[in-house]
Amino acid sequence: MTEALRVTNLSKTFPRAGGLFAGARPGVRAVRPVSFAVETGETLGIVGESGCGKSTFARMLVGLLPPSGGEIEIEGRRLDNADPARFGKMIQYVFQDPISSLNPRKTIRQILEAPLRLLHGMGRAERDARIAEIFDSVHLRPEFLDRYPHEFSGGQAQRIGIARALAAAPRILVLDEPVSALDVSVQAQVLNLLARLKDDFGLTYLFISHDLAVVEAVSDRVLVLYFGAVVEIGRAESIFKRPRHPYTRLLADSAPVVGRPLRAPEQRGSELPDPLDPPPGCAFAGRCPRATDLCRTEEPRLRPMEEDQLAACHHPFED
Ligand SMILES: Nc1ncnc2c1ncn2[C@@H]1O[C@H](COP(=O)(O)OP(=O)(O)OP(=O)(O)O)[C@@H](O)[C@H]1O
Repeated sequence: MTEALRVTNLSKTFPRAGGLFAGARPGVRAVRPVSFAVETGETLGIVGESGCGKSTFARMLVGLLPPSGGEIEIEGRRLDNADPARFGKMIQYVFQDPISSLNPRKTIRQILEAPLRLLHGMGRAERDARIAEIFDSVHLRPEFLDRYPHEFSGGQAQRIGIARALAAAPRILVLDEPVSALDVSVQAQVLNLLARLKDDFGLTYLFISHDLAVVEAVSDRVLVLYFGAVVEIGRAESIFKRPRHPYTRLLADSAPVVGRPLRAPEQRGSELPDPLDPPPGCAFAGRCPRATDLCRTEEPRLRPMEEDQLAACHHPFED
């Protein structure tokens, strides 16, 4: 197995908006230092509630947002925000809302041509051949190429979004809630297509979702984010069947149902801590049935629980 992606201490702090002395006060730590690696061909699921930092994390991974610290390496080479073309060739983003992510004034052909021209310097004939090949691989008819994004259904538009990402010939796709906006029947088609494309093109996936059932179905490993930090990472079956972190257990205990938002029943109505005034210890302590004084004063570090499974908890569950 070769390593596709390595993320080391990647973090993002947004400065505090407005106010006279805003710049001098600590900002919002949207992503605390995150480190992990992903093997080629693997699907890493990333789960977390709204506001846990998923989008910020994804945007850093594809070079759309400069990190505050840390680094990203793909196939052993470090990516630099000053070189967006290299980012684009290695890692691409598939958006949740396919139609609004596509430029409404451009035909599908123009949309797909851009990465071939800008990233790969391809001439006309080569571009046409490559576009035909990619379009076929996402099961869309060639006559669709000369239409505009609003002419497509959600499922078709998402296949166009995937085609656009593939046109850059990347090694990794960051799929940000790729099926959340689609009907359940269409979700299955798009998930099957993604599985086949991964094999055909030798891709690696980071699959972000709030939908645990979908994440469990598609992931080899799963990373659980809470309040901008990784609280647990491990094999998908272990994460859902033998979670170590109480937060993961709360999520896993609420039996997965396709399409249901990520929130454990016990937590309905409760909120994430205030990002402008984070608690001193474990961010989950206020919601955790196992919390002690230690949890309220000292932030737990991510540590190995067993082979391939790490959790950031002072009082993890044991078998
Ligand atoms: N540009 C910004 N400026 C200041 N704070 C921001 C900015 N973008 C995000 N944040 C804050 O960072 C934290 C993480 O936000 P982020 O959008 O990454 O979460 P998320 O898990 O993707 O949520 P959702 O699923 O709702 O999109 C939140 O507290 C958010 O308010």
